[in-house]
Amino acid sequence: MINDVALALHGLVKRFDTTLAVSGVDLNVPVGSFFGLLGPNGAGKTTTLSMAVGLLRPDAGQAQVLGHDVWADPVEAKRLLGVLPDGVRLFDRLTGAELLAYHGLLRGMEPGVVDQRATELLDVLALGADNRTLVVDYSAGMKKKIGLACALLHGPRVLVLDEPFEAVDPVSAALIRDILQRYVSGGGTVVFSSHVMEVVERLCDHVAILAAGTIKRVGTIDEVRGARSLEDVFVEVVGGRTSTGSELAWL
Ligand SMILES: Nc1ncnc2c1ncn2[C@@H]1O[C@H](COP(=O)(O)OP(=O)(O)OP(=O)(O)O)[C@@H](O)[C@H]1O
Repeated sequence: MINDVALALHGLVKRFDTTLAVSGVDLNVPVGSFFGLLGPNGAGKTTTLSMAVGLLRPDAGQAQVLGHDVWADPVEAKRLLGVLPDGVRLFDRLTGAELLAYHGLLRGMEPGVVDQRATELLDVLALGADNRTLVVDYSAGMKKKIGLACALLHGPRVLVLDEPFEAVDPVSAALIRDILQRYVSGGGTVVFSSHVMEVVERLCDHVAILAAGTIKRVGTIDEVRGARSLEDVFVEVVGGRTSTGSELAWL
């Protein structure tokens, strides 16, 4: 049933010159799931998520959000989606409150609603509703948090977050975890990428392991890890360490 699937990816392919970054990714993210996309550096996580949300056009394949194709029906798909992209520049010569106002108005929201939600988000994320600092002068972790606030502002049904916990301090990470858990208990769906097993193991009910541009394992956390730790499965799937211990002897 299509409506049981929040994010459906079919045969996504992306090549950059000679690099095949993503080579045929199929993924169904169930509605209401907390879904972790794990993979080593360069596995193709950002490329996959960028294609999934309509930021990067795939060479082949489709992406649908609650049954709406992100390329054929972008307005409806993007109305349902909240996205925290990785490495995409924010309009950072604005304060946090101004950036949120800009996002809300671009989405056609009522100014009063934007104001009220922006104040609440800035407070909850400890960014300070009255803070006059420009986003360009934010720390890396604060930039993640304002990016997350922008993704949440319009009350999306599906959240796609690229490395949401990267550069975020432990207190803020706990805060973000709480917000996301509350969002999922309310019926939302979260898909996020990470390298960090503990975060995925703690939060997610579903996981996929991506390596060399393809999905190597996918399922519920219990299905994927079986009787082992997620880290053991990850290391086995990704290829593990090849160091003999004799390298860097000069160090
Ligand atoms: N714009 C680009 N031009 C050329 N190659 C690219 C581009 N974007 C990604 N790649 C290549 O595609 C592959 C997948 O990159 P991607 O950023 O999707 O991986 P990732 O899993 O998100 O990695 P990380 O965990 O390090 O962020 C890598 O080999 C990368 O060098």
